[in-house]
Amino acid sequence: MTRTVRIIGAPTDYGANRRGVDMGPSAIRYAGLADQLRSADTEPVDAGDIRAPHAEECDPDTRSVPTGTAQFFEETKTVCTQLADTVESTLETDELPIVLGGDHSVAIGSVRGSAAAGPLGAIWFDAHADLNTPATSPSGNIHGMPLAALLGIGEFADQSWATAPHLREENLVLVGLRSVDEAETRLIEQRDFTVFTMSEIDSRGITAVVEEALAVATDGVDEIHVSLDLDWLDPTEAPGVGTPVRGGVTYREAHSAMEQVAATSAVRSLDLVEVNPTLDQHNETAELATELAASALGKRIL
Ligand SMILES: NC(=[NH2+])NCCC[C@H](N)C(=O)O
Ligand SMILES: [Mn+2]
Ligand SMILES: [Mn+2]
Repeated sequence: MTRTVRIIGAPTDYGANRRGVDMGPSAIRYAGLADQLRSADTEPVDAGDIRAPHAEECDPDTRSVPTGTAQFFEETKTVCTQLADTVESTLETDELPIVLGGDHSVAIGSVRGSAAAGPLGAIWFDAHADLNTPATSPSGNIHGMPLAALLGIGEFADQSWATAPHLREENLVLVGLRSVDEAETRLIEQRDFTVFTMSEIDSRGITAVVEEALAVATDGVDEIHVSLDLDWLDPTEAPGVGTPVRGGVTYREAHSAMEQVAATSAVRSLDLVEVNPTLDQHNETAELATELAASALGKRIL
């Protein structure tokens, strides 16, 4: 049976410190996402974009956290609540939601909405750990906090709009890290999720690492969320991102990982985030995002 995939744009950029990632959903659509999804034997339906304010029309200091800095906290709460509802109702009709960011703060909404459908594992392909809280964040940008939010860490403990109780921490895996802040390092040591850095990919190879990551993510749960931050790839392959970090995975490693993801048939929902067309070259990062989405949903070379 052909799976219906619902494309949901979440055009935010207030979660990052560089403007322009709100144009990601358009760039990914123009790059041919629908055609790529058809070539993966799925039937795309485009739900358009959810409403998100521009950073310029908001007061960056609005926040309702007791300590620390989380810029555009109220806007994040409003947008992620709406996105979580959209993702949840998409799953109720048995469609697979693909959320187009936007900055990575949108994953608070997509994962929460996805986890509403029942126990969920997750794989976070990213250069960053996205585990900061308002008190530990060096930047105050919420795109560096979505995993802390979803797990209810620190100041997020009493923010029920942000937490995802059915996201199982023991089935959460971060892959490809190479830029980790001090407080994030401590959390990685203390908490129950699993982390694979780029060093592990260097020594063991992408296939072995992703195989183990998927085994952990699917151990005891039927389905996973895949969050693909395009800065996971090396900036030479994906220049159109706001927080590039050298030393990422190659084009072929990324495809290979997504093909392994598809082979599990366990994907409940997917994010494609952090594509910033104002920093891109000829939309190549958006095109890459469409190709990787197709691979993650089953497109094969032969
Ligand atoms: N989703 C991302 N690109 N996150 C980048 C986060 C960078 C840094 N760790 C911060 O918290 O500000
Ligand atoms: Mn990142
Ligand atoms: Mn990220």
